[in-house]
Formats: sequence, structure tokens, C-alpha cells
Amino acid sequence: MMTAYGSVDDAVSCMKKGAVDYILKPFNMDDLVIRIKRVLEMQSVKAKCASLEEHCLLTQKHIIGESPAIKKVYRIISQVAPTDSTVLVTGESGTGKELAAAAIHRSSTRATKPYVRINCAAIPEGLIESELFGHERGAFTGAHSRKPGKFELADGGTLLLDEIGDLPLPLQAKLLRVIQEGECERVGGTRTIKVDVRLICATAKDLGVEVKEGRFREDLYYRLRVIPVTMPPLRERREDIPILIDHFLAEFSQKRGITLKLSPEAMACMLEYDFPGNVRELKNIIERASVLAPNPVITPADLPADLHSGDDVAESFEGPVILSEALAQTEKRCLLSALARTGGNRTKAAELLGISRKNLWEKMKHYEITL
Ligand SMILES: Nc1ncnc2c1ncn2[C@@H]1O[C@H](COP(=O)(O)OP(=O)(O)OP(=O)(O)O)[C@@H](O)[C@H]1O
Repeated sequence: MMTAYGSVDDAVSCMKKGAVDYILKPFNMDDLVIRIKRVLEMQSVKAKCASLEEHCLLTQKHIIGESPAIKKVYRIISQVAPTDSTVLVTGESGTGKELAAAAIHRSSTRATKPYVRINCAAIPEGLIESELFGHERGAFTGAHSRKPGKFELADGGTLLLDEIGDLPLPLQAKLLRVIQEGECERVGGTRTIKVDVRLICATAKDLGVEVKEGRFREDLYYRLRVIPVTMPPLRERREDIPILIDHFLAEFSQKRGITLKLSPEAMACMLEYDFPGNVRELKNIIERASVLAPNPVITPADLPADLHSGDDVAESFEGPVILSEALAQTEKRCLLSALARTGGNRTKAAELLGISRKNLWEKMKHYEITL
């Protein structure tokens, strides 16, 4: 803010409204230059802080779970992390592939070096090469200045190529060259740049099928899958569901400043659901309920309809229904509800249900309920 009619009150009110500085006319040119330099420095420090914060947030997120399937993933991660080998992380969408990649970087000798991520599916085909390898000024329309690529930015550290199955074929050939020779060229450049990058690739696609159908280079596939890590879908590690629910309830409770809980009925709905969108879907359900639920105890009504559509089979009865199936569904729901209500205590759950512990155990085995 620059003025010839300044007062202390004006200065205070300008700063409150967002001015970074206040200067009175007539002013000294050297003084103005010093002040502008200070503001520019401050802006650059702020930008660096924001990117550091983002980096920290990314590398601090941990994989949650105690099932044998996820423990196997922890084991593989701890074995591969210290090596420099290329890792291929596969698994359905939302299973935590990106978390696994971040965990590998965090536990590697490159942990203090950059961790850079690029989503190959999110960038228009014509721009991927320049994003990966950078470009020189004037390399194409719109290339106003030289820009380093992700490989250069990740030098010394780790580069995650997310959704690698979507990388166009011509780029696959260029990627293979970088992997084999450890060097690349910027688009429009002639100089060869040496890069020391540990590569982690992730995909929800079956690359074997992509190779068979001619969409993915076989030689690149074998280069990438030196160490495969497979993230199991949530429905194959159901014992992690209550653990993840508790984790996200705690996370959103902290954000909202309240103590969120799931009613036993809501817990039963969650325990029975298949989560086709895996952990991401579970997290979204808890986040949505934490915002929309009228009180801190989340009930089935606060959950998406998919989770409790079969609540009352009799009421929703419209057409042919197999009675034995409907009864089994209701029985399973009662078991889950009793177990949730008693915090997994089988003796108390059996009491609630009016059956013996042995009978409860047999039914749990029958319905594949593992707590
Ligand atoms: N085991 C886990 N523990 C805690 N959070 C998890 C876990 N798995 C996934 N998440 C969370 O679920 C969301 C999706 O995870 P992530 O992006 O790693 O999945 P992804 O497999 O890479 O998905 P996509 O293939 O769709 O990119 C993120 O918010 C992540 O923090």
C-alpha cells in the first residue's frame, strides 16, 4: 500500500485487509527495492514450507491393518525397501498402493531425498513426455521456460509412476531406455542428463493381460516387476475393517473436535459390506457420516443405502425371494450386531443371542465371520 496521506489507523487497517507492507510517499527508491525483495523472499519461503508440509503429510501416512494378508505386505516392504530394485505395486483401486509406495521410500536409504509422484493416467498424452523428462525453452508452443522433468526432480530419491498401465506405448519405449541406461533428455534438448532414481510403479490393471493384448511392452513389464507387491482387497482381510473404522473415526473426530462412534447396528452393516472401493470407500463412508450425522453416534441411517438395503427383508419383499437365504442373511446380521455390541466378546454375544458359545462359534465359522 502506497499513500501520501497515511495515518497509523490506515496502516493498521490496510495490513488487516491483507497488504504485506505500507509505504509513505515520498519514498526512497532503495528502501522500496529492499521491501519488495523481502516480500518476494517471504513468498518463496512460504511456497517451500507448503511443499515440505505436503511431502511430510504424504510420507507420514501409514498403512493400517493387522490381518495376515497385510502383515505379508509389511514383510515384503521391509525386505525390498533397503534395496534399489524396481517395485511393481498392484491391487484394486483404493487398496493403498500409493501408501505402500510411500512406505517403501520412507524405509529406504533414500528417505531423506525427494519422493516424487506422477499419475500417468491424469496427464494428457501429449504432455507426459515433458512431465517425465522435462523440456527446454521453446520446445513446443507454450514452453515459455525450461522445466525439469519428474526424473530430474526425483534425482537421488524415489519416483512413483502411478497408473503405469496407462502409459502410452511410445513413452513405454522411452521409459525402458531410462531404466536401462539411467539417463534421459529433455524434450527439445540435446544434452543427456544422468539420473539416479529408484522407480516404484503402481497399477490397478493386470499388466500380464495388457501385454497379451499388445497395450504394454513385454520387455518393460519384466523390467518393472523385479519385485511385485500385491495389495489385498479389503474383502479378503475383513478383520481389518473394525481396525480401519476405529482409525478413521479417530482421525475425523480430531478434525471435527467431537468423539465420533458407530452404533452397534451401524458397525454390523459395515462388517457385512463388501467394500468394492476398498479402504478408500471405507474412509469416505466414515468421513461422509462424520459430516452428515446429526449426532456423534453414527447409525445405519447415516450410512449409504448400499450398506443397509437388506435391513428388513420382509418389508422390502417385492418379488421372488429364497426364504432360506433371507433367514441366513438375517441370522448373520444378528450375529454381527451382537458381536459388535459386545466389542467382540463371544461369551457375552452368545448370551445376548440366547445360544451357547459353541453354537456361536459354529455359526461364525459357517458365515466366515472373523473378528
Ligand atoms: N491400509 C490402509 N491404512 C490406512 N489408510 C489406507 C489404507 N489403504 C488405503 N488407505 C487410504 O485410502 C485412500 C486410498 O489409498 P491409495 O491412494 O493409496 O490407494 P490406491 O490403491 O493407490 O488407489 P488408486 O488405484 O485408486 O490410485 C487413501 O486416503 C489412503 O490413505
